[in-house]
Amino acid sequence: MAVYTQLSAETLAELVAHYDVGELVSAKGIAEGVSNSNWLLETAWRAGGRRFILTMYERRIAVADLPFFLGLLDHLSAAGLPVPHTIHDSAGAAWREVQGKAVALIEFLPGISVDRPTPGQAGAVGAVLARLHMAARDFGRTRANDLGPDTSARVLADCGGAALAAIDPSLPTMADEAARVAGAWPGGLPQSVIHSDLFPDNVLILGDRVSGLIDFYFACQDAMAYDLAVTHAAWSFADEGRSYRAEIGAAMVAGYESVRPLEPAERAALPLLAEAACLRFVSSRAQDWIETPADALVTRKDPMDFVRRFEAYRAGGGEMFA
Ligand SMILES: Nc1ncnc2c1ncn2[C@@H]1O[C@H](COP(=O)(O)OP(=O)(O)O)[C@@H](O)[C@H]1O
Ligand SMILES: N[C@@H](CCOP(=O)(O)O)C(=O)O
Repeated sequence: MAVYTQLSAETLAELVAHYDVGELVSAKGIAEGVSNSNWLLETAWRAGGRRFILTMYERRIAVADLPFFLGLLDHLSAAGLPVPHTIHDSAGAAWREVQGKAVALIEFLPGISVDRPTPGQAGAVGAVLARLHMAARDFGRTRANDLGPDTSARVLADCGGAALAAIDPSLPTMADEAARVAGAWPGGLPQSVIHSDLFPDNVLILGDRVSGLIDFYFACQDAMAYDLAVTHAAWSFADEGRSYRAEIGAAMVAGYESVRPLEPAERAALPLLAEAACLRFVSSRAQDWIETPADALVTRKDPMDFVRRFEAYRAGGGEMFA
């Protein structure tokens, strides 16, 4: 679960009073997610109610990056993407401080996160990802990717072979693979601001329609094809990375290209970018696994899910994107 900080009803009501959204009626901690604390808030508004998401930034997010993250939500929402816009307080601020931590109120979007996507849903996700890339090109702010291939290699090396082997005996070899992939990283691919973590739990869907894209807190400037590779790796496998769902991968790439056709260099790079994408999640999951106490109130994610995906891309190469 992900509510790391307890906020009393009084604290929440006092916070909400700084926004022109009506009085707080209810607040529920949201179990999903691992990085931040999230609450679903309901306020009294005219004859009905309104729902919002309150996020408290807890881990891996620098407050100095909030203008980028929250500004990006507003930019994409204004461009017509299904992205929650931020609610500013009565003084115009996009975030406030509560108990020494930054919090923001954002629009609640409907929809559910799917566990086993259909090709129609994968195609819709590919298309909306391409729209995101196009719309983000004139965002006007930038943020470097601090979780790129060099970081994956460094994080795995820092974990150390013994700690990695304690998770799984095959995990230490990933440090060498990450160094190889970092060394082969292709320069010059077209860039935009990318989401870089568009997993099924960060997409809200109604039928075959994407109703929400959330959790932009890893967004950064990087190759658009890398973002497609991340999304491909996150969506196109079942059984904890053991089986590749070719129809999902194909529908996603086709959906993406229905909006933004890939350049030949991007298409050629996809297998390596997908390996890099897998190693990015192997490294952060391994680091979390080692650093998170076993009794913490958060479910650790298994790095091996992405080792298996990595091996599939390594063995399959371009065929995975045929
Ligand atoms: N704008 C939103 N509309 C609806 N639900 C949301 C919204 N933002 C977050 N959520 C819910 O909160 C959960 C956790 O949010 P997320 O941003 O993914 O947290 P974390 O950064 O901790 O992973 C999501 O899985 C979703 O259920
Ligand atoms: N998608 C990442 C975890 C990032 O956490 P999030 O809850 O902020 O999406 C993974 O699966 O390892």
